[in-house]
Amino acid sequence: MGLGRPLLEINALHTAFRMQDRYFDAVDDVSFSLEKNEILAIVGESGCGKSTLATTIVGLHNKANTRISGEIIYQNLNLIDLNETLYNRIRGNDIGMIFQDPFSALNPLMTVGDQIEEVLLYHSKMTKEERGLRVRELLLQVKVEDPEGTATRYPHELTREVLQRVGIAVAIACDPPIIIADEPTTSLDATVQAQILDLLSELREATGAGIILITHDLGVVAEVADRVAVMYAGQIVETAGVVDLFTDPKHPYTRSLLRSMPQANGPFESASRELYVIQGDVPSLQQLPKQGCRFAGRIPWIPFSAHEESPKMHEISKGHFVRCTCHESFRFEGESE
Ligand SMILES: Nc1ncnc2c1ncn2[C@@H]1O[C@H](COP(=O)(O)OP(=O)(O)OP(=O)(O)O)[C@@H](O)[C@H]1O
Repeated sequence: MGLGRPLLEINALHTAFRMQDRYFDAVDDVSFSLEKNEILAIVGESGCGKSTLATTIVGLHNKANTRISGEIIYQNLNLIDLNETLYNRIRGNDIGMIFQDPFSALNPLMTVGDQIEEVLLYHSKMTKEERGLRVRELLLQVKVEDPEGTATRYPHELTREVLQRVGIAVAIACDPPIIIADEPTTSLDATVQAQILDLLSELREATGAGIILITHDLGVVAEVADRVAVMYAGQIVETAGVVDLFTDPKHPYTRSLLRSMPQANGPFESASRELYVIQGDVPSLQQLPKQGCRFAGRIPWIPFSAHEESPKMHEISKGHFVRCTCHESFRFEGESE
């Protein structure tokens, strides 16, 4: 890595899916960087492009029907230029991915111990004995009870909680400097959610990895993130440090998401009030407006003149960026100026 360069740098990334011979951008001009030892949360409603962004970074798209452009710079390489063989070396070794549904991410026909060992077999020169020891060490690290017994089990014999811990062990087997966790706690109950988030924080402490945490849940963000990128309709609309984002949110979308948070008195808010409902839906890829602020249709009481024609990211304070100028005059319906 070049001196002073972030761990991962994403510049003007576009991921477009082909539908009936036309390409539609699910990730549209996304730029951000990830530093060592930080947890960057990417937050947004379902359909905003978060998973597409994650799977683009780990190179999981089929080039036959997906068009990717821009830069994903890791160790002076643009990952989007890599062929499958080279990407396979990076995936698992340099970038570990934790999926939302551990059951479908694991092979039902292999014991979980063998699945963790498979990653080591592919990426390391460890002997069989060393791999066995490492599997045990990893299962201990992710706090699975009875690591030896668990290693011999098949996925269907384990609970979701244990499976997600195994999924994390697979992702961190080779000590990757980058971990991408896509909704890692969504399918788990609240107590386990908190434990898995603690585990991610501990991993970051122990390894100094940079973690991209994808979630629709601002409670999760408040719990563990250092920095946040808010994504809407394929674009990042606001990035800020976590305290800044919760105490001084700017973009109307961020403010609306915060207002619709189930527990309004989370760590950064004191007053509770009625939950807010954001009008309408995230537009489908075919319905994305070609020009103007993509959130305009969901805040129709704000005049079009308040939006930029081609919204750009503006740095409004150090490290706090907002897309479009509409935040300057935005207020909720019925809210006094
Ligand atoms: N393979 C695909 N082909 C066509 N469109 C797709 C494909 N995958 C995703 N999309 C579309 O891309 C947009 C972004 O989807 P994506 O799954 O990345 O969003 P998300 O924010 O991760 O939502 P969720 O949390 O529901 O997964 C959506 O409009 C979705 O319908």
